[in-house]
Amino acid sequence: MEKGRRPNLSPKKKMGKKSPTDTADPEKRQQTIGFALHGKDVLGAAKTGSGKTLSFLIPVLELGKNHEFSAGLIIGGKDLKNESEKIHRTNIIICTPGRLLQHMDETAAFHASDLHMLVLDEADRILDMGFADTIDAIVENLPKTRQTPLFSATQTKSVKYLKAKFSTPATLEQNYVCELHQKVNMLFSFIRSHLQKKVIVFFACCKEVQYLFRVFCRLRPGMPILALHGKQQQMKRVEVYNDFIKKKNAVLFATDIAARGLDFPAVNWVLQFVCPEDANTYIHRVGRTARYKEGGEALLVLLPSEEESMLSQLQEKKVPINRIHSIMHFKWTCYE
Ligand SMILES: Nc1ncnc2c1ncn2[C@@H]1O[C@H](COP(=O)(O)OP(=O)(O)OP(=O)(O)O)[C@@H](O)[C@H]1O
Repeated sequence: MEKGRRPNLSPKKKMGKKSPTDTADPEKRQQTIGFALHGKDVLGAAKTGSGKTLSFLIPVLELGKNHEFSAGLIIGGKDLKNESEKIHRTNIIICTPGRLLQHMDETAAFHASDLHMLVLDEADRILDMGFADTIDAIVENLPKTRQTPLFSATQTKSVKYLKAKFSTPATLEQNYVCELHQKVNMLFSFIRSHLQKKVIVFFACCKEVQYLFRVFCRLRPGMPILALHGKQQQMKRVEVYNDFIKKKNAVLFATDIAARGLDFPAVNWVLQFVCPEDANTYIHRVGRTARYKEGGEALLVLLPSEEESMLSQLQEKKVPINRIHSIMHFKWTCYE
């Protein structure tokens, strides 16, 4: 955490100089909130589901309460034109990196001179996307009095000081299986044997989600199936999200749009039907379960050709994962 007076934030060059705050620790979280309330820039990083949202929400609410500021949520899937008309008048912006960058590129009116607070959730994505220099340039042009809390669940070069023993919650049981054939059959039998559970299944792309959603609805596995992907409008996504959290038992087929930042309470299982892009994506996907001290289980399905590379990446990130040699280990009922 930078203790100086509102330093210019430069994700690539400056943030790593001092140890960022591990917001998983309640004491540290209190400290984070305290620093943010005093107008300091904060870089917070903690495991998925540990409660980072509160760390930036309290300072935002305090700032909004004491000054009649306007606040805006800038996220993908919403009407870009409508956002563009309002963004230059917004004093507090809470955003995801992708959408912020889109406004920087496409919204001529985005001058940010009235900006008092910029909250960037999932900050590590900025660096992943290779936009550190762009963000540097923008931050340098923001009003000097602005404040910028950044929060992330994965450790990048800029948050390498975090000394977590593992990068996933201790209450999460993680396994993987290598399966080349019969993947769809395996998924069907998995669902059939977890009818009393809440499950999220991650797929590679929108088309795969749409296709398998239609197939599985026809197969009628015996529990509600929902689908969440980037081809849906924001309103539809919110509807699916609310529907899923209301249901006691259900399976949600999703793309990585559901992998980060979304808080789905009481999810028992995360099944990755396809190998994630990298270890960070893996960590965010499994982070949809075992949230805030609850338990959860994760199963990753790999192709034999993916095993070596994925495992070494997970090992590097200190993800404790075991191989299951046979899916029968889970005593699933096979419906073939
Ligand atoms: N002090 C607390 N006591 C009980 N529950 C809490 C507390 N703080 C946060 N939670 C709950 O924990 C869950 C996870 O919190 P939150 O969504 O802020 O996590 P996060 O760290 O932002 O996760 P992610 O990295 O996945 O975005 C939420 O349901 C939240 O209500």
